[in-house]
Amino acid sequence: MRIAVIGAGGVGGYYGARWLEAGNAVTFVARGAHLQALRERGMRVDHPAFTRDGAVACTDLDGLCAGDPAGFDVIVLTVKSGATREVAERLRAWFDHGGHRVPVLSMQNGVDNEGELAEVLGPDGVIGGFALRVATHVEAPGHITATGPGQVVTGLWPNRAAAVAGPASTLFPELVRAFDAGGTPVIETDDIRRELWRKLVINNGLNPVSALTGWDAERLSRNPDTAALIRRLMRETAAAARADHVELAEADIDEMFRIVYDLGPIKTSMLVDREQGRPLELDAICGAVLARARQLGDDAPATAVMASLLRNGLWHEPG
Ligand SMILES: NC(=O)C1=CN([C@@H]2O[C@H](COP(=O)(O)OP(=O)(O)OC[C@H]3O[C@@H](n4cnc5c(N)ncnc54)[C@H](OP(=O)(O)O)[C@@H]3O)[C@@H](O)[C@H]2O)C=CC1
Ligand SMILES: CC(C)(CO)C(=O)C(=O)O
Repeated sequence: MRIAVIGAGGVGGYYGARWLEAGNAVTFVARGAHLQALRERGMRVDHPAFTRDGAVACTDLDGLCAGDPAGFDVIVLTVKSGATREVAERLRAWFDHGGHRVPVLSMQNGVDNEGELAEVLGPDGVIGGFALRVATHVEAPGHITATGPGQVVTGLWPNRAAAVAGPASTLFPELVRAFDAGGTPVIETDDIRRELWRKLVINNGLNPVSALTGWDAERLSRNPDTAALIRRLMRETAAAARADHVELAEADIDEMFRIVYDLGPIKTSMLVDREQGRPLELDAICGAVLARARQLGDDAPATAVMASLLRNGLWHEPG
């Protein structure tokens, strides 16, 4: 399969390297010092069960859009959620100019990326998805470290029953086969919108608390106070999901908490962003919950406090 990974950071770099190793043609789209390192030294990926170090095909977004979209079977989007719309607009212009539409798979956290992509690119061009049970980060330009089984959860947007037939639904079965054959465990779902909300239960529960405290998932899930806070944030997320007609029960909270408990001593992407001085995905994570709560006439007080502390930079600095 010919894959362009837009945003070859932690998630894009790790999964892209896996797909490359499995025999797919992968083009990594990056920028800045990371892109320069990829060009000069290639990409090194270190995972306990997988290592790859070598040259990769890479470019920036302008370089990608200067080529022919028909040269790709799928575009995998792994930029942070705040950049989704801007990238979608670039893709639409590229597809229009090239006279060819390429299906786009989102592998981001948050429940709004696929909807934004569908608005800009058309609902028949979008595949929903996210990375589960993986912690993967750019350690230094050109160098990615990852841990965890690294599953892909994916499905036609917004769910199999309501999906509009088109390029995405045509490609979907082949995409699942290619990922599976390439050693990336795939969980195929008929209701990706629901699964995205279940993932948001994890992210709104864990990520803000990790970014505020600097603690890893193991410490946070075993400390009774932070574990109780995470569960409370998870419940607020589950309540907010009703605005999108997604019903989540206490069993979902237990299952998502268990995933957090089993993550081990990993840093969340939000903690890494905070440590590296990058924007936090607050709109996509806490903001999505707060907006839905408002829509339902509810409040989500713990989420509101987390978002406010993080927006104001009130986190714990070690030392
Ligand atoms: N990291 C993890 O373990 C997990 C992350 N996720 C989710 O996956 C998504 C990706 O996260 P993650 O991999 O951590 O993010 P990263 O920040 O590591 O990677 C995103 C990359 O995209 C690059 N980028 C952004 N805009 C452009 C552009 N216009 N052109 C070229 N490159 C661009 C960024 O560059 P720059 O650094 O210059 O901004 C960065 O290298 C997020 O939604 C996250 O929540 C989900 C599960 C686990
Ligand atoms: C919680 C975690 C590690 C789960 O994969 C994640 O999604 C993130 O770091 O953003």
